[in-house]
Amino acid sequence: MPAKLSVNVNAIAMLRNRRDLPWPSVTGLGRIALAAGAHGLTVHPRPDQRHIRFSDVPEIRALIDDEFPKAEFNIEGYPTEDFLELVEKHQPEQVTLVPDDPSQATSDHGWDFAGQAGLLKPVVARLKKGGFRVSLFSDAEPAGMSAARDTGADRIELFTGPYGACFDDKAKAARELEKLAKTAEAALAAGLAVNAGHDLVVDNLPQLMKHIPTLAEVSIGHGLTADALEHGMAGTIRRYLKACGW
Ligand SMILES: CC(=O)[C@@H](O)[C@H](O)COP(=O)(O)O
Ligand SMILES: NCC(=O)COP(=O)(O)O
Repeated sequence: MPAKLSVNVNAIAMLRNRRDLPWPSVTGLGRIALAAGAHGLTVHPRPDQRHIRFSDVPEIRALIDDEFPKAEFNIEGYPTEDFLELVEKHQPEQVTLVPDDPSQATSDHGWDFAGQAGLLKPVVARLKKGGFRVSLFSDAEPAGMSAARDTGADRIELFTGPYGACFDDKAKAARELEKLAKTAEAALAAGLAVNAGHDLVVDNLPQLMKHIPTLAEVSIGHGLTADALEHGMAGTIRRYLKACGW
């Protein structure tokens, strides 16, 4: 089965937040995405709420529960107490932990699984006890996968930013794909399923799928939202599903 497509609505929220007005509607566009066949929605709340606001989270939960009960809600973020309480309150199907500093413009690296085991292990245990699937944001480093597994997580999410940045350099993109594929292989061998995300677009998805046919899920926001300005959200979802192999 091809990788499932989870639509990250952060960029839609950012556009909305330019004014004190309720459009573009995060849940409205989420509804169009799910109706067009996307498998889930992702949000990445940050402490300053510059993209998704904490108040968006219950609305997205209700959209999925009421209208798309087979879809999944994925909440990504740094595991502060506020973040953990947010996920415990709104019960996403998946929690993706990302080592972001609050001042970061966007996510730009994965966890140091061995070095940050002391932070990750109790958090993962708490989330697993709460019944959540837990995924950990990961650089393309195969050697880190046994330490990733030892945290107790279910999945890793491969950070594909460096691959996405190679849109004009095929040789460099091939080297990044090789590293991502080796990391996915090591993760699977360690018993972890593999997601991927960051700067994925229609043009770079087919090669990613070819190199990592075992990917469980991709979460895509920035490029997909840009595409939706041109093609409309429903048309964009059809383009992205096709690029994933559906
Ligand atoms: C972990 C990851 O790669 C995404 O969640 C990304 O951080 C999107 O967040 P922003 O839309 O806030 O950049
Ligand atoms: N986990 C990655 C994600 O949700 C979206 O990242 P991007 O497509 O906005 O770069």
